[in-house]
Amino acid sequence: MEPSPGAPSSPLFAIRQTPHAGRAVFATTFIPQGTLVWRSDDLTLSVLLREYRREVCGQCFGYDYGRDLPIRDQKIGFAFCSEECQQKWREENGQIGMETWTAVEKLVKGRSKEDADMVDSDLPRPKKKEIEAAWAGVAAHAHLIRIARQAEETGVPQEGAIVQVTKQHKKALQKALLQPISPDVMSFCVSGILWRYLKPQEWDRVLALASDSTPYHNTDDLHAFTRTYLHLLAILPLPLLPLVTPETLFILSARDSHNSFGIRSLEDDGSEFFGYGCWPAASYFNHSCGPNIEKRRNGRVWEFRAGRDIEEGEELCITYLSGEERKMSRGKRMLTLKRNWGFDCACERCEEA
Ligand SMILES: C[S@@+](CC[C@H](N)C(=O)[O-])C[C@H]1O[C@@H](n2cnc3c(N)ncnc32)[C@H](O)[C@@H]1O
Repeated sequence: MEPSPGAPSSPLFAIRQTPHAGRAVFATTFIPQGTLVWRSDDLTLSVLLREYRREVCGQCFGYDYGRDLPIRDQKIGFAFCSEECQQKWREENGQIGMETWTAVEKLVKGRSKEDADMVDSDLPRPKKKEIEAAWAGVAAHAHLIRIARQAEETGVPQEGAIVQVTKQHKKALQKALLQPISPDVMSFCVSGILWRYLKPQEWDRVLALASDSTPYHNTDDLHAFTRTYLHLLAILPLPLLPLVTPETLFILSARDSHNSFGIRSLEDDGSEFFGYGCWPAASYFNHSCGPNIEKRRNGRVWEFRAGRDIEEGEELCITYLSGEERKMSRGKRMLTLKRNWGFDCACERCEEA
């Protein structure tokens, strides 16, 4: 099999296609218990939920049992556990990142927020047609905002003076800003767009991931994304605008959906859910309800260790279930995996039951 861009590679394992569960990781040698099998330090986009922004470090995701962190950067809306982390964040995000998060913070601050709680919902997921219609429904509005913004750069809109910026364009921009804001959806989109801008050569790693064609949880979620699209067209720095497209935003959701890892507290069995992120190389491990690989986050890096001795040829699996979910009956585990990850679990433990 041709290696996918961003896939993990090691003398200990190989990636192979399976009949029913896409690609998977297989041991190419005996792996003793405790072996560090893989380290993923390839974080692409990440979201720290707004409610945790004062308590969780924007760089290393460090957490001190809910205490406010010592350094708060009000302008960009992140807090840091040390000057070193703050400095690293600045280096990684650059001037464009500072400007971007400052623009987001300015918009979000003091406005009523619309993000729904991250609860499991039984509402139907929008199908492809509904998704296409929702994006098509904001295209004309988006076009007007884009023209209004492009005029900022040169004083005249793109393509010379063919299109005059009128009140209609300016009104479209103002109207977008008045729409309800979904700060966590916005963080997700901004983080992905910035990353694509800063690391264009790594976009293929995201494209290579398994894709979910219906990634929105429900209709409200879908509309939060289309509204956010208009917000971002209205506020992001001009160099980012070519990347603010339905295509980029949809690809980010479609790849995030079945691949992102939760960023949870490291203590107390991960009971606090701070947000989530996408580490492409970590997304090739399939799930098992009786996993042989244990994963642990260490700052911004995921480490994968053999939880027991593993024979050559065995599939290396992690679990996608949280601490509590692992203890559930087979039926409940199956339902949870179907709802959150979209697959019928075919792992050994489920097949044997
Ligand atoms: C993070 S990806 C894992 C890598 C994926 N197989 C691929 O080809 O990119 C998660 C997806 O893999 C598949 N998968 C993972 N574990 C599975 C299992 N135990 N049974 C069936 N499908 C599984 C599902 O399609 C799931 O949404």
